[in-house]
Amino acid sequence: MANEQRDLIDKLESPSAVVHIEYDMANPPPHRGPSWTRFVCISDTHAHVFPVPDGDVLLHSGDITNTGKLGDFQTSMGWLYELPHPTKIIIAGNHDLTLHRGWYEQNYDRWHRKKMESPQKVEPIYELLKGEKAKKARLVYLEDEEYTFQAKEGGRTWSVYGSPWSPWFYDWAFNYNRGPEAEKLISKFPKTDILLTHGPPHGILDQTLSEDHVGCEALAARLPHLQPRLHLFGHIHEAHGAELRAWNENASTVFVNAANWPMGPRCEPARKMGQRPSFGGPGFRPIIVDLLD
Ligand SMILES: Nc1nc2c(ncn2[C@@H]2O[C@H](COP(=O)(O)O)[C@@H](O)[C@H]2O)c(=O)[nH]1
Ligand SMILES: [Mn+2]
Ligand SMILES: [Mn+2]
Repeated sequence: MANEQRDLIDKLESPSAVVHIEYDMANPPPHRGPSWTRFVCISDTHAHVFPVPDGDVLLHSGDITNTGKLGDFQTSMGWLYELPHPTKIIIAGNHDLTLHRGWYEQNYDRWHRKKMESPQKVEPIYELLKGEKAKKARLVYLEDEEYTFQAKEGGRTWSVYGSPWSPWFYDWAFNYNRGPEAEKLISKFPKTDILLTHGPPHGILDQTLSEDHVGCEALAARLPHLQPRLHLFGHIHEAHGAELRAWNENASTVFVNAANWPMGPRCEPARKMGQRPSFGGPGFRPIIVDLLD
């Protein structure tokens, strides 16, 4: 089905999950109460900052910056520090070049050599992601690692695994080859409540404007084993949206592509109103996922 003909769904609901895709930013849907946890999902912010509704947990699925420069990280992290969410969990994406250590030192001059530019110093970037300010802002950066947290005092413990990798596309950072390399990497993903990856699995919210499904086959093949309650990703900006899939009577996954970018079918309302689609503007909302504890 052509992207522009795809039905745009505003809300998805099951007994244990409610997903809000389109809503009034000035008046977001009310929190469902103490037995629910609200996850606010964003991705591919590329150094843009915009209003984000409150919630228990903020999740960011990578492409925080354009090319991983300190200035972009300062803008993005300053914005994330100030957001009110009690827990904030972020990963990198293929644009966050400096975070792919070893690879960046070998490849930086493809992006950062104009005007005799030298490679970016990575220590101040890691300080922004993992230092005192990040800790004080209750922000956790995950790179191929698991983290557990209590979203609310006395509440249940949630587990999350975050991985910045996506299939090879023009040799950006954190790129793997499809096939055995992808399978090896993804076989290490543990079973967790929440999975954060930069790229989508094949066949789910992974369609480009030319209608190709470009998500990762190895990730799609592992999902029936992982069965996370929530799988957040981005990367394919034009496939922004959410889907609910049931594995059996007792298990289902909310899939969210939270990429924010002014293109794709969700921009049409803004275009029809004669407005230029923009981050946080008409047609763009962080996606809210309410999960029953
Ligand atoms: N055909 C493919 N297109 C891809 C792939 N990965 C990304 N893309 C396209 O680029 C934009 C932006 O991605 P970014 O990482 O540069 O921010 C994305 O929305 C797609 O249109 C791919 O593997 N195959
Ligand atoms: Mn992106
Ligand atoms: Mn990307």
